Amino acid sequence: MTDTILKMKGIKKVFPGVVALSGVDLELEKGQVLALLGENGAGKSTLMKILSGSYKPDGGEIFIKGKKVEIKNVNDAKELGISIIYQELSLCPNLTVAENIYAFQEPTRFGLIDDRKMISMTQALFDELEIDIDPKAVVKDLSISNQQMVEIAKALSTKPDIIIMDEPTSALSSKETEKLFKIISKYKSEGTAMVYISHRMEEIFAITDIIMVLRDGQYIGTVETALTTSEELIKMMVGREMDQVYPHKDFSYTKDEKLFEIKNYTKNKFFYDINLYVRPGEILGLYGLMGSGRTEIAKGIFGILKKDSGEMCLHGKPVKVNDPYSAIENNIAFVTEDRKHEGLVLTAGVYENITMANLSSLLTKFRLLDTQKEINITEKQIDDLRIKTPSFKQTVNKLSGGNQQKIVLAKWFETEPEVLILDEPTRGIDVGAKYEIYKLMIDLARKGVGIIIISSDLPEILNVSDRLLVINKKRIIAELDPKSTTQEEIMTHIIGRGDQFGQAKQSDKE
Ligand SMILES: Nc1ncnc2c1ncn2[C@@H]1O[C@H](COP(=O)(O)OP(=O)(O)OP(=O)(O)O)[C@@H](O)[C@H]1O
Repeated sequence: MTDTILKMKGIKKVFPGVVALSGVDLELEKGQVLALLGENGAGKSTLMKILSGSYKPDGGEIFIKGKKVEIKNVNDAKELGISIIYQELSLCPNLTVAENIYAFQEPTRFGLIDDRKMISMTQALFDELEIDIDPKAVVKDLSISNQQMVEIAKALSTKPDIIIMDEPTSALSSKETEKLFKIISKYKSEGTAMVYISHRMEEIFAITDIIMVLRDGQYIGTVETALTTSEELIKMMVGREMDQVYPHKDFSYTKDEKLFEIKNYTKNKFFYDINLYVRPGEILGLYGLMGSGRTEIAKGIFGILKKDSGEMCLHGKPVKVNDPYSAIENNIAFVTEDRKHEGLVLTAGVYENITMANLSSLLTKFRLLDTQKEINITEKQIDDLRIKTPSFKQTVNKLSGGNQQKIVLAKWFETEPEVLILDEPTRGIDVGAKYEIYKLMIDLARKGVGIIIISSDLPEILNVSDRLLVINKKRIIAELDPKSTTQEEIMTHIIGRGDQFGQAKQSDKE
């Protein structure tokens, strides 16, 4: 007897202009964790949306425990023991945590929702999962990472046989990620099967048993996690040898002067006494855990958060940036972490999104829009960033998550800023495209742009930055040389001895 719990055979899905899946097979055993890997737009989410009843396939068969099933909607999937944790949060913000978890399975008493029972059930579930969140809290008052933990708990509350996780850690801190991994091993040992989608290789190596690779909607192969390497997986994903994950920056910053500087920047409760500078052509890394204040510092620089005190200088001259308009006027660009809400017009086309921040450069001398130029720019960016779209006109909401992110980056790269702040620029982006993004950063640096990159991906920040500042508890706690420091040293600053460090002054000379 086999322990196969799920078999998907020959699954097809076609969207206008795109074959998202062309006959894909997937097999999963009880207690097995399968990683679904592939470049942006490979078809991972579509395959899982079919399994969880959000999309109807155009062909193929699904078997659960050997029995052929038809999954017509989300409820069918639930009844078959399939639960999905979405990439985007799907909670009702105005309801409590307990109401969200048991929204469709509330315990009733005389036909009324039994609040007390719901709360005690939620508390019992949280105790089991070691989650420390108040079941009575209203969801909109929780941090994004706590909302994500509620989302995870909700998916587990039905005691499913199969759990699908689509980029579950993208909004989690490393502490919460660890908690999630503990939850995964607990459920795995109880026989629950899981499909795990992530672009983070280290996570895939840490928690999965087998890895299945998709490319352009096609099944490429399945390998055992313990027997493969990231090189082999990258080759399967991109269809070519990729000898490097990080391109080499073959020059150091162009001039030893300060292009941009903030002195004693403070915004009460958000960040304190921040001193930092960036040179022309320099890539400055800001590393900190979620909640450390790293994003708030970026928002402070860009004028989204108004500082209480402090000074900003460009080319050594004081400038006033009190809002994003004045930041843009001073050639400062900021690619936010929350790209979907702050960076895109989802119902507009790819070309409109890419050129929207730079329309004035597209005007002819008669003040008309130069459409050909607009198309050329868009096609170049589609090529450079390998954006997977059926055409430059496609509305952005029809593209995969990773491809939407590439469009926001393309939009800001086009504005030719002097100072570019990138907050988690490669989150949710596949290895091939990451490489292209690092290369574009280096190209901009070569032109003299000062780049500030915020990332919670330690290998990334160590490999791409010229200089590294560590943020903890809303302050800069250390300045390190990425070439000589280690991941362990950085974490020791944050976890081990962070408190005793206080604010380490940036040395003017390295
Ligand atoms: N609702 C839709 N309408 C039209 N096209 C779609 C729709 N959903 C997905 N697609 C297209 O189908 C293809 C597969 O997308 P999918 O979201 O499954 O990719 P993915 O592998 O999950 O990518 P990512 O890693 O970027 O999330 C992409 O080309 C995408 O643009």
